[in-house]
Amino acid sequence: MLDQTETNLPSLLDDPSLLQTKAYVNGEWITGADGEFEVTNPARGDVIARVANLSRAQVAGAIDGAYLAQKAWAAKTAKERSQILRKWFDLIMANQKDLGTILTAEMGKPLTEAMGEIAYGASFIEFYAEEAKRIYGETIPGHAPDKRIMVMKQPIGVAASITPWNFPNAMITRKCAPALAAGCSFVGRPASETPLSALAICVLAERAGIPAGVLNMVPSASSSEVGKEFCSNPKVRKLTFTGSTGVGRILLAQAADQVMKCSMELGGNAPFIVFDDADLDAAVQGAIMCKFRNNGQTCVCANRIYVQAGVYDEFAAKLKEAVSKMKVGDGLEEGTDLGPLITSKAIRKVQEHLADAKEKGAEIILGGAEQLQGPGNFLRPTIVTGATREMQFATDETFGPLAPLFKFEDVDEVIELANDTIFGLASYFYAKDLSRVYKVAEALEYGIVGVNTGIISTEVAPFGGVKQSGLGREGSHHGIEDYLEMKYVCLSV
Ligand SMILES: NC(=O)c1ccc[n+]([C@@H]2O[C@H](COP(=O)([O-])OP(=O)(O)OC[C@H]3O[C@@H](n4cnc5c(N)ncnc54)[C@H](O)[C@@H]3O)[C@@H](O)[C@H]2O)c1
Ligand SMILES: O=C[C@H](O)CS(=O)(=O)O
Repeated sequence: MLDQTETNLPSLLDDPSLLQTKAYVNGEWITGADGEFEVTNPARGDVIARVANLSRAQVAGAIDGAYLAQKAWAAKTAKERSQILRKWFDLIMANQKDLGTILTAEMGKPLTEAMGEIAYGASFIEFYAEEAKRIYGETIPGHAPDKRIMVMKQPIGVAASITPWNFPNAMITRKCAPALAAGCSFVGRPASETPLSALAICVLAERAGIPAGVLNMVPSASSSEVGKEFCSNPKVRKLTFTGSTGVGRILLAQAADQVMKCSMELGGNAPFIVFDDADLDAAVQGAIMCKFRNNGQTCVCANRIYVQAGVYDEFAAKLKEAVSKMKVGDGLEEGTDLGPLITSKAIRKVQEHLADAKEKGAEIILGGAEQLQGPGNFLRPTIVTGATREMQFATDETFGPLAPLFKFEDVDEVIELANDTIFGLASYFYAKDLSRVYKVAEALEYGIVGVNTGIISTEVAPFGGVKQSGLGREGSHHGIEDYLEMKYVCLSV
């Protein structure tokens, strides 16, 4: 039974000053013109903070300040920007446990996962602190005897960011790190469910010496008003969004008026394929990591698990055995494997997908979608067999602890099934035959393919989707390009 006491978050922190509830704008901590909004702990349902609710006018003010601050920030040498970003990385890692505790309290993921996210998010700052010094231009042989051609790369200007609740630290640093490294300034609007993690890293950014106005965080209860300001304000030259494909479409349409450069990290529906020559034990562990990380609330979670007929029953039995040992509970409690879902709405979506599957013939071999007793948004992990393409989870992202097992006969059939979606973010398969590995990796229509692994997250690789899973890439040396403009200089000599 969960502890019924309320979450006393400041008492859990070594440095309670990291728990900020004001907005960070132009180097000042400000209150919201529209009052405050509540942040709740999804494991206990209690209010853990009341955060500044900024008005659209205040967001416009943050953009004005970012516009003014950007020029001086870009005028610093790459090494100066690099050193400040490195200091920020060091401060984040020195406060990893407190930042993880804040993240677990507002989002629910187990503390071990939250601390892992803090390290993952910080890795982007570490990586782009170095990339700042490697933004190279080029010279091109002239097209006439008196012509010399030079190509230079310059920061695009003010970058505006909107991010989701499921990775409240890393989805922001994956954007602001390359932006600041490139010499841009940044105005971020975190998800209203999880603003505390975003504000906490601003406390550390200030301590690291990031100048006023370069990094701004504008929490608000209303997301659409902030989005409209970001998309219509001519001082914003870059919009970077992570979230659902539906909201991505809205923002792309809104940004069209300004012909704004957009990065979109959107929804997914990842296939996880187990061939009959796979290492089944490795595939089971990979499926657990891929499906149940963050309790299934990641854009790259396995949404459909395809198992070749010859190993289907053995895989299902092994997976059921392993998942049955997973502990559901409060993320702040030792030994928790699966925390709460973010909201009751998220629970209902999982329940709808399960009910639809049962109605169409699926069989539950583990769990079920009844909510656990207690104040939190807790569901048991569930596995179903007999999944078919007619079921809702074959086309829609479940975003929860529901693992549907589909059976397939041959490689051509499973490639067609895997690619039959509007999404194209992550995909995974387990196989040993080298020819099969090459052909399947080439045939999958996804931005990311995990081969014999269920975890692909790293700052050194280009993360992003094709089709309606997004535009652009985050991470790797590619990730900084979206914050740069290329200028061609033609010199007559
Ligand atoms: N591709 C990726 O890297 C990635 C990473 C994490 C999550 N996601 C996707 O995000 C979704 C889950 O997150 P979510 O539920 O927060 O998504 P969401 O799209 O509902 O919300 C994302 C963010 O956009 C804001 N928002 C919502 N409507 C808006 C509007 N009209 N204008 C401006 N902002 C608006 C929200 O408040 C939130 O901050 C899933 O589809 C998941 O796949 C993708
Ligand atoms: O939910 C989406 C995240 O991008 C997942 S990952 O941690 O970056 O793989």
